[in-house]
Amino acid sequence: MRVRVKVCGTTSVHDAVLAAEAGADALGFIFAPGSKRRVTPEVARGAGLNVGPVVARVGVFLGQGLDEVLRTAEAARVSTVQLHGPLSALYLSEVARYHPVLRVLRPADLAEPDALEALAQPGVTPMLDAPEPGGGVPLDWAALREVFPPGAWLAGGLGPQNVAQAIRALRPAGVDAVSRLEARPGVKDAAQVQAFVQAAQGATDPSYPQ
Ligand SMILES: O=C(O)c1ccccc1NCC(=O)[C@H](O)[C@H](O)COP(=O)(O)O
Repeated sequence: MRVRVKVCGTTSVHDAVLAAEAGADALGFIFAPGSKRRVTPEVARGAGLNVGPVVARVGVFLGQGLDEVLRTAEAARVSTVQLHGPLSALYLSEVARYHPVLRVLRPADLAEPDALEALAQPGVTPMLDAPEPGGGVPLDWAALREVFPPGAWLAGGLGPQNVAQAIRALRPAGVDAVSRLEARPGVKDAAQVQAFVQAAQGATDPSYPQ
């Protein structure tokens, strides 16, 4: 199956439509406090309504309570929830009762047996990301080669110039990016978004020049 492509930090209908038209499989809407890309549930809902029934809308949360996550996800009409930061297995299983979950892990978390154990439940997909999400910092893909969980997604400093190399190195089920796709924080650069999606999808196409 070809790699899925998520374009994160969507803050407007305009940027949602441009990412969807570029071929993105998923759009990220960030609700995490302190993010320079944070949106309200209403903005996320309005943008999501303009991309049709196929593109996934991913609500991104960091350090927020279970009730806030579920209420925000409902109000924003997201199709998937992305969870950053420390959280209990019970919290994760509760969210997974209502939404598919992208559970973000840092490389260091892969050494924690209980972190991986919490993932072993239906509806939860791991995504490897840098310790500081949204920072544009790539991971050490070579160091991850032996421990990268099957079916996991990959984020962290990905862009048009390096995503094919990252895909070839780790064969993630999906890739995600924001910093290198922006003209400025919270505003996408259409050419970068298009180039990112094409480079990612081309990386798994046998006819794509390797
Ligand atoms: O992007 C943010 O501002 C952000 C803030 C707080 C929590 C998560 C955030 N982004 C989540 C994402 O999924 C990013 O796309 C991912 O961390 C990759 O970011 P980048 O390395 O800048 O491409």
